[in-house]
Amino acid sequence: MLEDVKKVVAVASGKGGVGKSTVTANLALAVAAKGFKVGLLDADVYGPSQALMLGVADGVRPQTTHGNNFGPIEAQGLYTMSMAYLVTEKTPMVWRGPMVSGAFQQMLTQTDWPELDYLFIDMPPGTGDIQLTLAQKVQVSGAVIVTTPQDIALLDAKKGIEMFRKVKIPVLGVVENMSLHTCSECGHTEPVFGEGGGDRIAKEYDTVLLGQLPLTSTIREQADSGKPSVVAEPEGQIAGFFSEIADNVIAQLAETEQDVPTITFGD
Ligand SMILES: Nc1ncnc2c1ncn2[C@@H]1O[C@H](COP(=O)(O)OP(=O)(O)OP(=O)(O)O)[C@@H](O)[C@H]1O
Repeated sequence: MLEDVKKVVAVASGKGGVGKSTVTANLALAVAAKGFKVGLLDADVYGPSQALMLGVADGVRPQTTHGNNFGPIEAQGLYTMSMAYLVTEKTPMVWRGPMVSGAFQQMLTQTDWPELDYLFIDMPPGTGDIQLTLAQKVQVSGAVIVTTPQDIALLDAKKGIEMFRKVKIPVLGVVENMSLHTCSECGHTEPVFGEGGGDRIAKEYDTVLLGQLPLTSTIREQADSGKPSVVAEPEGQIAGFFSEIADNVIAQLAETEQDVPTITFGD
């Protein structure tokens, strides 16, 4: 159950399509590769994509346990739960806000999570109901913000940072995705979406740049084939980037923990 989870980490982006789900899957796998027990909750209720990325076959459904609870689905060593396991492709996702928060809350609190070191939550884009539900219902250890260096994505990332601050969830840092593109033909490297954006907002908001990831078709192809880069090529360069990001996230979590004021009693 959720009480058995030591740290809940939200992965969010202001804007859709910046690679948040891809980063969440690889980050969770990179942390698991370090020997931790890791869970992954796909809270992108409207467009759940973790099942596909983790190679969970269509039609896999969670077992019901203890009456009303779901057993998580194990995939690539992670304990996972997703809306994709609970609805069919034909189920229309034309839901109103309260229904979405209800579904999210159920997945979070009614999944029989085993004892986990980390539970990563792939948040839906934006700053809506799910974000609020999360802040109100759970003790969240921190949030990772994913952005591309593009101005418009950065603007939305800032809104995301401000929202987490408002609801008192510590922002652990920023991951800049699709930073550089390396041409597979000539090896020329180019900052397609602009340069230094992630670093700038990290400084502006007094947080850190957790890492940068290149724009490469390998990341997309491996995720689409159900084996994210961290498991497809564990010794590869991309897995190396994710391993560094994982170290930084773990270090930031340890630091925010120290920041929490402790009450001591004298005589
Ligand atoms: N660094 C990268 N290089 C190449 N392709 C990438 C990279 N990161 C993500 N992608 C691809 O971009 C697309 C969008 O990524 P993803 O679904 O992870 O984004 P998202 O922010 O979670 O989107 P949404 O908000 O719509 O769920 C996917 O096809 C993914 O494989």
